[in-house]
Amino acid sequence: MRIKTLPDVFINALPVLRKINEAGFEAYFVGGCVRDLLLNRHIHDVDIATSAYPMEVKEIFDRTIDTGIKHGTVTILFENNSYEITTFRTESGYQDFRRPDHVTFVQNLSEDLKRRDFTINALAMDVDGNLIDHFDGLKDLDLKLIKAVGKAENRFHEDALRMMRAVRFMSQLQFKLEDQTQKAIADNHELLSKISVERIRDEFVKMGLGKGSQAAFQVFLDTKLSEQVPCFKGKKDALSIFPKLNFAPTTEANLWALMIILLKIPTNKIARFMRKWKNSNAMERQVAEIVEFFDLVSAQDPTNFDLFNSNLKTIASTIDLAHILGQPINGQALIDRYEALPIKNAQELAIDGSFLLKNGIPAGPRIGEILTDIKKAVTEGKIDNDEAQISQFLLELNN
Ligand SMILES: Nc1ccn([C@@H]2O[C@H](COP(=O)(O)OP(=O)(O)OP(=O)(O)O)[C@@H](O)[C@H]2O)c(=O)n1
Repeated sequence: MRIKTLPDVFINALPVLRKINEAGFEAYFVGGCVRDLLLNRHIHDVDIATSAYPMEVKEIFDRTIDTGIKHGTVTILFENNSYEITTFRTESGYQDFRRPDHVTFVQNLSEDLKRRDFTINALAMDVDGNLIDHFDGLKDLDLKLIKAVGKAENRFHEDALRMMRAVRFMSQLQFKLEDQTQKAIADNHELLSKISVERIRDEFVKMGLGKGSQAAFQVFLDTKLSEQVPCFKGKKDALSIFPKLNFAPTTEANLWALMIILLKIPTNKIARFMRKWKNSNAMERQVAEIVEFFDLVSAQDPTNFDLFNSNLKTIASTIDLAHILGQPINGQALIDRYEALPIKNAQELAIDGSFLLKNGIPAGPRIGEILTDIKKAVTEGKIDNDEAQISQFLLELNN
């Protein structure tokens, strides 16, 4: 099969392939970019595989970066773009289930494609748009199937992260998992414990946010991959709600908040949960805020002061979560009320701490308490946000 019209991201890279060809070597587009081209998905970058050794690639191009010479990868800079060019290779060893002990360069594209994870990721395309499909990747694209190249168990022994990649691709592409591949994941799920939490987390988030997240999450539970990730062990029942939900979360923070709500993690354990998953401090704070506001809104109608203490992003997340969990809240009313607040943060208050000091309040914790009372009175509409009314409020407070 030959692709006649290529998107710009490929066209821009064609001179790179030609240069390698002219130097007497083979060069192909490989992996995810060919898959995404055939699926009409957005392509962020193209990967190139070649029969040239890294040193030979460096001789062909003027500007190069030694990205991973040992593993065969050289980055080249060409007309304002950068490309990763990797020598055809096979890998062997994998004592640790994640990194090959040896990389062996091979002269043959077919050998290179053989060590790739899934048939749909083992496609290549030459400079003329001809597709190279040694493992029926095109058929599986048609069947919407994630299927390991060769014996699935071997692929997962080489890199256990591929088991998470399988459910991630299921979700992102809305594909099914081929039976033998699923069985191999179920049989080998324990190998996932060899993989760093950060790498598992990145795949988990992509799975949770993909269009087919519900079906993928079900397989994530059924194969027991979920037993090998932080804080999910023994929690299949609580997590089984996710595949039954009618909607999926729309942001990473909402995904984590949803997990915390489903797992009924108490407020004082949220930080621990987020850290076990190696999330950033910023993500941890954002998620804690969302869960706290969601709990509040689930229990009662928030006051204007509650809305003031929150922010639009958190309110939007709470509305998303309520929608996902089928909780009836009037989201638009909450947003309207937030938009109508006379002040949205402390800086917008007509006075500050120094005003209170000038008005005879001694320095100390009382300043903060009075400021809170003033913000409450302003946001709840008891007084206007101006100095005169705040001064009057202060007088009444002190009597
Ligand atoms: N554990 C892995 C990771 C990658 N690959 C191969 O390397 C290619 C590029 O990998 P990567 O950039 O991580 O993923 P993509 O498949 O390109 O998908 P995405 O860009 O959506 O992450 C894959 O298509 C696949 O052929 C693999 O066999 N095993």
